[in-house]
Amino acid sequence: MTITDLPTTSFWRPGDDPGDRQFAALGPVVLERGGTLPDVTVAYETWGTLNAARDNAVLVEHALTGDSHVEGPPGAGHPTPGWWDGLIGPGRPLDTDRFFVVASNVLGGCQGTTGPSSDAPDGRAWGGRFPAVTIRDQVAVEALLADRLGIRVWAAVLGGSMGGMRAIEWATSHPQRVATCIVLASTAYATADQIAWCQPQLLAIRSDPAFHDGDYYEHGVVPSDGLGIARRIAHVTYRHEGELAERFGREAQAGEEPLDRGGRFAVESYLDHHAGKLGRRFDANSYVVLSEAMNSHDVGRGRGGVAAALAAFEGSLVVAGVDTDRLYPERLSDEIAALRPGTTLRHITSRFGHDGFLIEIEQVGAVIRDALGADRS
Ligand SMILES: CC(=O)SCCNC(=O)CCNC(=O)[C@H](O)C(C)(C)COP(=O)(O)OP(=O)(O)OC[C@H]1O[C@@H](n2cnc3c(N)ncnc32)[C@H](O)[C@@H]1OP(=O)(O)O
Ligand SMILES: N[C@@H](CCO)C(=O)O
Repeated sequence: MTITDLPTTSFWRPGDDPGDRQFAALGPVVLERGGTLPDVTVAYETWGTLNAARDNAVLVEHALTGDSHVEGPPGAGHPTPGWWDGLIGPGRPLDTDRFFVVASNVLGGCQGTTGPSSDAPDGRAWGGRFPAVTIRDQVAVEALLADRLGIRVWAAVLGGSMGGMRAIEWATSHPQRVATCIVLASTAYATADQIAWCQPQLLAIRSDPAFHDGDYYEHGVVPSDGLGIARRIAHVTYRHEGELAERFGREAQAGEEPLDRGGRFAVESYLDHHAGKLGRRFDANSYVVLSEAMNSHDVGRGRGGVAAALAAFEGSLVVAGVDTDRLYPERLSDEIAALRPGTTLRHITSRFGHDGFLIEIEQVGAVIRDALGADRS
């Protein structure tokens, strides 16, 4: 196995250029699994204008390694371009002539919101002491942010993958506060398969000698080998077998030694590339905390099951799976639709698998446009 030589991770830290981020200090948050985070800060970005009635706000929820930068170029404070570039703006599916769009970095993340790399009250980074958080905790924090912004009801809450988990949790735990909920390439609960794929990823991170039980910040070396292995495993699950066969086949990586002299398969080089990219922009502790939050996800847990949990939601629910998604197969979207009468079921066609929800912008845009309907103002 080739482990690339990864440079030090450069996730966002207070004092760095905030870019387009704003910050809300939301105070203490009591967590579902016990304990309290004494001082939660949320980083968020907005597009458009909140109207006088405060009823035109849309919340966009990012996936595992996303952040608040949904739309816009890379640059000050942002290591990547917007992860859904093309969806927000005048005349676009999230039309800023109509909507006030909000996106926040999730609780436990590493792009400005309180997470393991944030300082604990003793002035040291939380590191391995950061408490377990659940998708429900993350949504509870987003509800505090909505309160702070004066948004009582979201015109829409939408997201894909882990973002879809938070979107459907919003409809479940705050049914009166969501008019339209759009859940893309996601699920009402983490499946055995998703939890299973997660396990070797977290073992890889925790087995990295640089991990130090999560207290690595002060050592000056981050567990990027472990994080890189986790990303390689995950990335394969995000793509489709047919796509990989078509793109890479059994080819050797161009410009390298032949395979029989130590060269890499092109597909290995591709995975190494994605491992290196994530290692440069993401915190391994956040990867662990957020993965475990995803494993906690089950909107029906303690609420009498999924159907009972969703029964109080009277808004519009739209679910869309990607036809080639092997990690969040379409049957999970079908299941939500079967359990919640009145759900609109859409399909996204893609050769890319799960990542289709990030790549098939036109189809995602059409789902959003249809869900949000025409401007009736
Ligand atoms: C929802 C969120 O918030 S997640 C935040 C954004 N998501 C991510 O960053 C996740 C990681 N990335 C991805 O999952 C995908 O790249 C996506 C979904 C963003 C885009 O997918 P695609 O457009 O199909 O890109 P693809 O997976 O082919 O990757 C392209 C990269 O691989 C590189 N690449 C392609 N083939 C090879 C190869 N043989 N060897 C090395 N690198 C390769 C390309 O040069 C390109 O590099 P760059 O991204 O640094 O420019
Ligand atoms: N590529 C996505 C996949 C998870 O849905 C991410 O990194 O967040």
